[in-house]
Amino acid sequence: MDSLQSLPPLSTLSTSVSSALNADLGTNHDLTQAPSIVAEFLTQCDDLERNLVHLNRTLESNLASYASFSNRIGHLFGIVNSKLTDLGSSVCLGSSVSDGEGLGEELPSLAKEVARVEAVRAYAVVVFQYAKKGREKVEQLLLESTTSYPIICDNLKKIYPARDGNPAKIAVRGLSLALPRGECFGMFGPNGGGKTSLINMMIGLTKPTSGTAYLQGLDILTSMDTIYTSMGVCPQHDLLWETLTGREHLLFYGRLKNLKGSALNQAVEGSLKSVNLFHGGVADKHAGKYSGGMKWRLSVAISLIGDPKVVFMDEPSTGLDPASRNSLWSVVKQAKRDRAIILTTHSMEEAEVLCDRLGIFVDGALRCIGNAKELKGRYGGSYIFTITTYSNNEEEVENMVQHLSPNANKIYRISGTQKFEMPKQEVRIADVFQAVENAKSRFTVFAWGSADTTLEDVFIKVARGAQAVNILS
Ligand SMILES: Nc1ncnc2c1ncn2[C@@H]1O[C@H](COP(=O)(O)OP(=O)(O)OP(=O)(O)O)[C@@H](O)[C@H]1O
Repeated sequence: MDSLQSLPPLSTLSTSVSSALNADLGTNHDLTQAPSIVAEFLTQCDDLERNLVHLNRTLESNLASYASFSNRIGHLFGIVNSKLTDLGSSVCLGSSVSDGEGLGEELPSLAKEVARVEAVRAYAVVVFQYAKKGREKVEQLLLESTTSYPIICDNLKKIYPARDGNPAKIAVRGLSLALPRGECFGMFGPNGGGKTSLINMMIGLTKPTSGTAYLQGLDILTSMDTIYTSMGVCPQHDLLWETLTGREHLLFYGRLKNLKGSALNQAVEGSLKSVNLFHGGVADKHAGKYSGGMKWRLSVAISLIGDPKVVFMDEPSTGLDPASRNSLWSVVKQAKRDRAIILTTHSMEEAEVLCDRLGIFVDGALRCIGNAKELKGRYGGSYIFTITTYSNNEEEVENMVQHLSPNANKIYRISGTQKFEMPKQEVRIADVFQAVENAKSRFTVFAWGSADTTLEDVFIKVARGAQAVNILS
């Protein structure tokens, strides 16, 4: 405990961290006075979730802001037995940490305070380091003017000004991201997270408030006209003319991409074939007569005509039946080979099938990024236990879960159905079976099941963590 007591106070630590990191970054920020600056750096990282960090959410109000950062990063650090220890995911630790218990029963309040200080320090170091790494990556790519990264976002930000008594809205909080050729990047997140605002800036529908993006090395602020010739867009709501045929649509958009003569006809024919709208005279029927699936396939074909190197697809399979969706997916899978695609979706399945990397976009920032396996690994390491009983047995279920796995985390409870996450290191699946069998003699269990973490669980955790942050900060 002595070693803990000897740590300097938060203000000293934060100041020294600020100075060291400022020297490193060539900036002049005071971490203690302006946590929003740290947030600024934070939003520039594209792989934050790989990292540590920290923190006891309880304490003074200024720390609420730090807590929000810790949530974005995903790991909580505390002092346990005099050592800075990774306590796991901050979302997973949840309320037990917010009242201090997560730091260990034997720790007196001083130790909690020290843990907080250490955590802030550890957090700050990581935030700055990774922000620096993210910035450096983008800056290096910009210097190289490489085309192997067809999409580079350089601190892209969108703020909608205050209007009609509503406050200004930060829709995109300064995003730096680089996507290589051949990658389909999936963005998913709750409604209002900022996905459409991001895409609208990149396709030239709205101007960024600050920052910019480079598509095929061209700046969206100055070269949008040229960019349009190598960009494809599949919008959320299909923009087809009912009285034009599929072929006519493609001829029209092909011409917009500067295709002419036989090159145009070849591209249109190839495009119709690729989305299975060529045979049986379908290509020459009015789009108004197409089914929903055919309309989406035509929209995708339009977005791909003229061989664009950068393609944006906004929820491409929304509303499609499973068969149409599968055929749409195979088109997109083929298409991604030679280009970079950003795809927004609400479907975890779609994200998992199509996307090489996924980012969860919440409240204007990417809260985590990685492939589906990495995300599940990072937020996983748990069994997801679901059980349905009468509502008045919910408390008994909670007690059972608590007994099985003291650090279990409740994902949700909806009228008798409860879903929990149990860390694998503290529970064996056989014990779960046994506990449920025993419980059946005490109350009615309608259904139960246990599974590994899914992408949907990751999404709920990340989005819920972000909500908690918004309440705190
Ligand atoms: N023109 C606008 N003026 C003011 N606020 C806006 C405008 N467009 C979007 N917003 C706000 O910006 C935030 C981000 O919205 P956006 O549509 O980009 O999110 P999204 O993730 O695409 O949502 P969805 O999944 O529902 O399409 C929301 O809070 C939204 O209300």
